Amino acid sequence: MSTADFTPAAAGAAPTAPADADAAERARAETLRALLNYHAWRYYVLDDPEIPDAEYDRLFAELQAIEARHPDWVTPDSPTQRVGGRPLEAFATVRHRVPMLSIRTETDTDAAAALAFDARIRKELGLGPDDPPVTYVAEPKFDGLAISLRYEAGVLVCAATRGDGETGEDVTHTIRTIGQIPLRVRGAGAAVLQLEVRGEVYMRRDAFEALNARQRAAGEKTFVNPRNAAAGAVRQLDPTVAASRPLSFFAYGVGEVSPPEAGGPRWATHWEVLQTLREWGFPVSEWARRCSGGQALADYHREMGERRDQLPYDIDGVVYKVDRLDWQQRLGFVTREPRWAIAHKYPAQEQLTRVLAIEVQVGRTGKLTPVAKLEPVFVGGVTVTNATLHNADEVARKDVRVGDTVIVRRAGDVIPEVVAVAPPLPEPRGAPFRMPTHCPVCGSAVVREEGEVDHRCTGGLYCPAQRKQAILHFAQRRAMDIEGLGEKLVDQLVDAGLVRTVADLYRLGLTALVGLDRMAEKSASNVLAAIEASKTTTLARFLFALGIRHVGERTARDLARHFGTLEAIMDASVQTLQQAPDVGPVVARSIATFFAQPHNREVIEQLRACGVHWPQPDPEYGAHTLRPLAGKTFVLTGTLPTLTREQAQARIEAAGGKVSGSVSRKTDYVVAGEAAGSKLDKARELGVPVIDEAGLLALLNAAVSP
Ligand SMILES: NC(=O)c1ccc[n+]([C@@H]2O[C@H](COP(=O)([O-])OP(=O)(O)OC[C@H]3O[C@@H](n4cnc5c(N)ncnc54)[C@H](O)[C@@H]3O)[C@@H](O)[C@H]2O)c1
Ligand SMILES: [Zn+2]
Repeated sequence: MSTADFTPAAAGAAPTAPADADAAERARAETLRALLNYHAWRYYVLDDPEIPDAEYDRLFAELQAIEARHPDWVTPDSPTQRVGGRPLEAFATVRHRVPMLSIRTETDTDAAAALAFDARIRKELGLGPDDPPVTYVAEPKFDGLAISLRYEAGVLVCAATRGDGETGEDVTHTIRTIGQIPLRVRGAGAAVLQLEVRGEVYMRRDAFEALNARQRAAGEKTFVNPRNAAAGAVRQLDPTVAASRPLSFFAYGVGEVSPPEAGGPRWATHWEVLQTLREWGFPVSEWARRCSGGQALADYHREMGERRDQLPYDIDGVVYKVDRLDWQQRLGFVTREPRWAIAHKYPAQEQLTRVLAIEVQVGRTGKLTPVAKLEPVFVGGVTVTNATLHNADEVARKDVRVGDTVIVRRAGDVIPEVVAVAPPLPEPRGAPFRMPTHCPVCGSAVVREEGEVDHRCTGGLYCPAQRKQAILHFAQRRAMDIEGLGEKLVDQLVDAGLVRTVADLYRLGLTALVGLDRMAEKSASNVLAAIEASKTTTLARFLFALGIRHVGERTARDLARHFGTLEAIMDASVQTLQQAPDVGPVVARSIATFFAQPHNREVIEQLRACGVHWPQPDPEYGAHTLRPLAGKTFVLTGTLPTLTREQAQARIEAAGGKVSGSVSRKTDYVVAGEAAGSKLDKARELGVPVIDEAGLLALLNAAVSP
């Protein structure tokens, strides 16, 4: 999609008569300045951009092109003449003793840009064809925010954002929370009286994903990308917020530094600067390289491009810098950028595109994920047509609708994501998204449990989307215990269409198995024997094997003991199910919903028809009424008035309970005596019931008189 589709100005621009062309172009330049200033404000001041960088860069390039044709039109407030944004008033300001500039950006991602840069540098330095190649330092261009760290006599005294390049914001309080930034310079660096270190604060991709997952779980707004999350964290007035968002740092240069006469270092090249910074305890990228000539820069650009997805942080390009500092000085600066450096970009990781539809995918565990079907868009180096919307709440929060223009992000190996709707909104808008009430794959009921963000399909035994997972769970040792039926074989069986539900396992024959790739007759008959043997099982194992959500091994055993037969469980109401030990409303509802799905019942019937059986009623049926503490976990703390610790433990265990050494949410009771310690505090904190010896004895006595 082109800029013209997106910018509000597009409607009024582009008259056709050539006489008007100049006026129209002038008007366009003005519109672009207004737009760019608006977006720069959202980006630099609010840390909340509305459009992807690539879109901003396109607008910027368009303005630059017009200004290049008409240099007399350039205004001092043009975004092409300025760096960054004005500092926020909430912060104290810091005047940079050496300005913090931008870097000229080469958006053309092919190798020619590196060669052209080298050619320009050679020309500007007056080098001829016979002069040796120029040495450069090539570095990743970290996608974070620039920070200047000021050290006096080796101690961090001030940290500032770039701001407008001349004046930045004092963010010392948040920068101090970043563990990678030394509060004191190491070694010889400590002797340098004045030292300004320039570098990039960024958020690693995994930290960013974790932060957004936390935000989503808490029902809060997610961040568009790691850069914005990092910038937002640094520009917080409250340092605890920054501390809760793990940030990292790379040093890539220096500002004001004491001269050698005043104890400062004697540097001849940028490479030496980086090595020294590393020795002084600053994190310096391991990917910085010394390159000789333009071709080496082009090679570096390609190699880092191949590595980009594997790096744990976002880079949006690489930076080439002339290595010799005296040459850097000779080359000097233009308005907002040094002449001796250039940023050579990579394909953007965020782009605009349109939502064609919102579909719902069912994962292998039954989780429903809304997925946006997109107008194909090239983002992060690949063409993307699908992007996740995570869950229903997330769609509602971002208010993504069919027909909207959205920002799509694809970075690293993370699946592409719709991060935000981009203005302007279409008129009229599509209908708000609604999660389906039935699984789009198998038609079973869809539920969303209390306190959960995800919707799930309840047709676990039958749903084609959950097949492989269901079979693997069914076959595992603690369930039906079918040896040899591992992931590979399950993949093969399902992919070959031999097994659709777990019941099909009992219909497999030797010929079918031997027909599979790399399946010898011997192992085939072993698997068949294991399947045959699994037919004789217990109700508890069978229940667990069904893969009902929240029904683990222990709950399955409790259910078997309490109800005795499968029929009794299948027909029990949500109310009745809760009479079993440890079955609360959530578990009960999950069980009842599972058995209410006709497809699940069909599969169970087929399993029994194939000969899967167990003793009826369960041999332990009713046992728990004699052992009233069955399934209960106790923690003992302090000294009890009459029972010793060992006695108390023995009596609890005799009644079927368990004694554990530490308090958790799973603890049912804490028995507290004299001088109870931290376990008691923990119990109160978690809301675990606390009883004394008398209370324990009352529970134990219930054992004799059920
Ligand atoms: N989406 C929006 O609305 C919006 C608005 C304004 C700006 N932007 C984006 O901001 C960027 C332009 O901003 P800019 O002028 O700050 O330039 P820039 O961020 O592209 O380049 C300069 C910066 O690069 C950083 N950098 C990273 N690694 C470096 C290294 N190894 N050596 C030196 N510097 C390194 C420094 O922080 C430096 O300040 C563009 O990507 C633009 O798309 C986006
Ligand atoms: Zn389903």
